[in-house]
Amino acid sequence: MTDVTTADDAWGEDAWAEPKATALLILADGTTIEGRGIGAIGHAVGEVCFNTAMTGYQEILTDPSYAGQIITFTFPHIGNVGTNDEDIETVNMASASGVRGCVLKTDITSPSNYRALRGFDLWLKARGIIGITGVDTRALTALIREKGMPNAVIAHAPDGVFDRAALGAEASAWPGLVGMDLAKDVTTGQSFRWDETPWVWKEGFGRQDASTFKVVAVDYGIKRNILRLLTEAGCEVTVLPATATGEDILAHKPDGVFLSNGPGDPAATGEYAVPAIKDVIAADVPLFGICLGHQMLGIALGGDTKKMHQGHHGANHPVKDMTTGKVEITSMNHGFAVDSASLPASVEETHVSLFDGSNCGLRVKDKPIFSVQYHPEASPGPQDSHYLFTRFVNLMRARKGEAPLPEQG
Ligand SMILES: NC(=O)CC[C@H](N)C(=O)O
Repeated sequence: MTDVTTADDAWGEDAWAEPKATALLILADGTTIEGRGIGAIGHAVGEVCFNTAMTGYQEILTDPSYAGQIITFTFPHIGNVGTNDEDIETVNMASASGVRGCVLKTDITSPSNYRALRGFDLWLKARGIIGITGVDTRALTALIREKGMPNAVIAHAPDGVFDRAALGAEASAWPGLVGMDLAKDVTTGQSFRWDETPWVWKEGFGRQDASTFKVVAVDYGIKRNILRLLTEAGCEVTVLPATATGEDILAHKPDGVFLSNGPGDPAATGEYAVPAIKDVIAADVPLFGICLGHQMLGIALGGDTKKMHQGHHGANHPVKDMTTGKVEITSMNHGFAVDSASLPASVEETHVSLFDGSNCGLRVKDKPIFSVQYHPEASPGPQDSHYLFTRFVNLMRARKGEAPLPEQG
């Protein structure tokens, strides 16, 4: 006789069985990765990219630009500071979160942060985001670097019962992001005014009390912090839906127009956005674009965009300012890029990625028009990139004969 407790006594009859996978990531080529499910229950399809940021998972997972994508975080400890109600980038609360799912290395620990209101798992559930933990995210990232961003299904079933063949078929049948317009799914349903200013330690967000320039921001999937920085820079911001025509935009008699970031293929979204952007260019109104807005501005100016191999997603991307020779460390989230060779002679390439030489910024010679591929509102050294908002304001000041403000950074 032995006094060792049997498996049945302690844990039930399955005690010695292999732990059952409660989540799967099935790539379009059939590769199946098993793990533990967190967040929403069900399955979703999208393109898998990797994000190298070490902080800001809440902002990343609420960035509407991630619609149609599943994010693999290369940083292993995601969820450990919980979630709050402030670090949210989605403006349109009616649309589902852009991102389709997240892939993590380690299990979520209990939230450890004074700002945390709820745990990451519950937050993911509430936003309908499916997650899988216990994945060798280094291996998955290496695979993406080698083969490009795969389409995949992410699935979570607490009982571990999956129809693997059906999920695999869905992953391989998904057409992919090329040709996909997703801005219409995440954009605001109606126009609205924005007057919130950036978050300040111990005070929270503020309200704008005075503004100098009327700006129309076209929402292709805009982020709150972009709007806050426009407000802080003195813009009276009116947000319009992605489908706004040139006439809709110009009816506001704006001093400047901002073209936002957003999900999907710029060429597909550009089918309706580019004619509007061309109207704004023709009206000679100062223009500033970020990311998807930058890409569609590139198309409106006569250039082309192309799909990238692995894209740029993270908070540590070196970008060279070709005018000053300075390198900025930037936040990035894009899988398409402007093809610099396609830009006409009237357009100058102002910024270039030091990772792969891809285009990261442009300006039109002798016109108040510029845009960047990266996210200055989310870049790690804020002062390094916020000067772009001052640059936009300076274009509008020049129109009124006012001297330019000093650009920081
Ligand atoms: N953040 C963005 O605006 C992304 C733009 C575009 N959807 C891309 O993937 O390149």
